[in-house]
Amino acid sequence: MSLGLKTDLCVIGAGAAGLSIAAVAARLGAKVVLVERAHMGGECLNFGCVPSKALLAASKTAHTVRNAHLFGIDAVPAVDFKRVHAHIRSAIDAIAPHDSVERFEKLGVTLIRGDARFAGPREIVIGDRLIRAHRTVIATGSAPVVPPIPGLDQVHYFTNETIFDNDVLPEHLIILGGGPIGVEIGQAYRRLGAEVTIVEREKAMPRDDQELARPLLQHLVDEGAAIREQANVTAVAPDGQDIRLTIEEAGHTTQLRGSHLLVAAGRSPRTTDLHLEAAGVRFDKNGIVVDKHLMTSTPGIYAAGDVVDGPRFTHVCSYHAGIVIRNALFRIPAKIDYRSLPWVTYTDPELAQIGMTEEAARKEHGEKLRVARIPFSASDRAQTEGATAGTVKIVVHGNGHILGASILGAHAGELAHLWIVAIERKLNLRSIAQMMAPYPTWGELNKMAAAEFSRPLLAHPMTHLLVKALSWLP
Ligand SMILES: Cc1cc2nc3c(=O)[nH]c(=O)nc-3n(C[C@H](O)[C@H](O)[C@H](O)COP(=O)(O)OP(=O)(O)OC[C@H]3O[C@@H](n4cnc5c(N)ncnc54)[C@H](O)[C@@H]3O)c2cc1C
Ligand SMILES: NC(=O)c1ccc[n+]([C@@H]2O[C@H](COP(=O)([O-])OP(=O)(O)OC[C@H]3O[C@@H](n4cnc5c(N)ncnc54)[C@H](O)[C@@H]3O)[C@@H](O)[C@H]2O)c1
Repeated sequence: MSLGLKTDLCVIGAGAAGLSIAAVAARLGAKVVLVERAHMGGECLNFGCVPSKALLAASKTAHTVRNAHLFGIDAVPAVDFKRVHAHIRSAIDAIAPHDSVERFEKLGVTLIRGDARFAGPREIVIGDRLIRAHRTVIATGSAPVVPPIPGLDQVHYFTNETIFDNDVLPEHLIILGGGPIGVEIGQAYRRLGAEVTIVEREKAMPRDDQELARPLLQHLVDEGAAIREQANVTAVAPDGQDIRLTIEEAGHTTQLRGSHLLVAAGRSPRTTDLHLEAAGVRFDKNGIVVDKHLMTSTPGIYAAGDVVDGPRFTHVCSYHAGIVIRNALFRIPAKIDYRSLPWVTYTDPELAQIGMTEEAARKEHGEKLRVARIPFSASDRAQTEGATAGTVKIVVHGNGHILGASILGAHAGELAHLWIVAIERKLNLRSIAQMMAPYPTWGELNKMAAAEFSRPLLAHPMTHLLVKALSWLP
């Protein structure tokens, strides 16, 4: 083993979480070692957000062309899947320099390629190198779960780690799992011309507000995708060139044949190769156990990103990075607070959730809730663009605190921003209802939704009486 390299901070994993932490720490003047065994940029850049959003953009274009007749323009899309794949690659290549070895070395980070494992609470081993770190951050991410279904190992299947390398349009793509991966990729492949069946063991999009998730799923069905829920796959087998699934649904057994299979059945944290026991770091099947400061059971060792039990998103990785930096470098006891946690599923229409769903709010606050909804059809902008599908739904505590917003519709992810600030900064509904919103923008929907709460007061007989009384004044 080569002589120990001493460092202020050792970050294991160069994905969204690890890169954010390493970059900020290096800029702040800390001596940083970053260890990565595979791809710089991790999942988001290579097998996650970036390729999936590029794929969705291509599929939205095909859909727009297909529906151009609605705007008085006739056109027929001709999808060249190899070029769709090239577009995905070019999006990755355009962003890659930001996550590259060169950029991080320029920032002053010492990059080590290889598998990191703990040899003690402050010792990390990579091959024959030993790192002695004052502080360590575990940011090793998560891997796709492959369910133990008999026969699955006998067929070729994709996961998110391989599907974006595919440059052939499948005849029939079966997707195991109706979470955000299944639904985003399902809509994209359907719009690009594949037959698509999503097979979900329980209910699809379970974490989202079902009042809005259901119309989204119906939208996919209207576009020709099949979604089978409460469907238990009991066996998988090759069938000539195809793949055959045996499915049990409501006591019936059926067979489903497809040309390709994508497994999108959840994630498992990458904890196994790290020798966490050597450092005394506790973990379970959901991830590394951390406190509110993202500190593990061993002082000085933090964990961030997907490897931690909890929401798994790139923006959560950046948020974790801020918490770790403040705790590990500045000794400021910053704590995790997910009250305004947002997430967006980038289907068309998009589905955004900010803070609590109505169901979660009812569990916590009982019946002391007020809920307002505004349909996208109320927006003049939505009418001009022919994008009237969707709803903005706001959930407020009886005391006026905004608890959550659920948005289904065009640009839902952009509309979400206002509600994140509103929940975080405890803005009141009046400040949103009374803002001067430019006309005609999508953002007016937020103002309209906030104004919905004052409707009963405006329509109240006492208000009418007051207006009458005031009109008698000189
Ligand atoms: C298809 C798909 C679409 C997604 N879309 C979105 C989206 O639109 N928006 C969003 O917010 N999130 C999205 N996500 C989730 C997002 O990709 C993840 O939350 C995020 O990438 C996790 O980052 P991370 O840094 O925690 O882990 P990773 O990016 O997985 O990085 C961990 C790194 O650690 C390395 N590593 C692991 N073990 C070791 C070791 N022992 N030694 C050295 N290196 C090691 C790995 O090689 C990896 O590079 C999507 C995910 C998928 C799969
Ligand atoms: N737009 C986004 O932000 C975005 C997009 C994609 C993924 N992601 C992130 O990536 C993570 C992984 O996404 P995901 O969709 O794989 O996971 P998920 O855990 O959200 O959903 C997996 C789904 O698969 C189902 N499932 C599990 N085993 C099954 C089986 N044997 N047969 C049929 N269905 C089965 C589950 O019931 C669940 O509904 C998510 O946690 C999410 O945070 C985010």
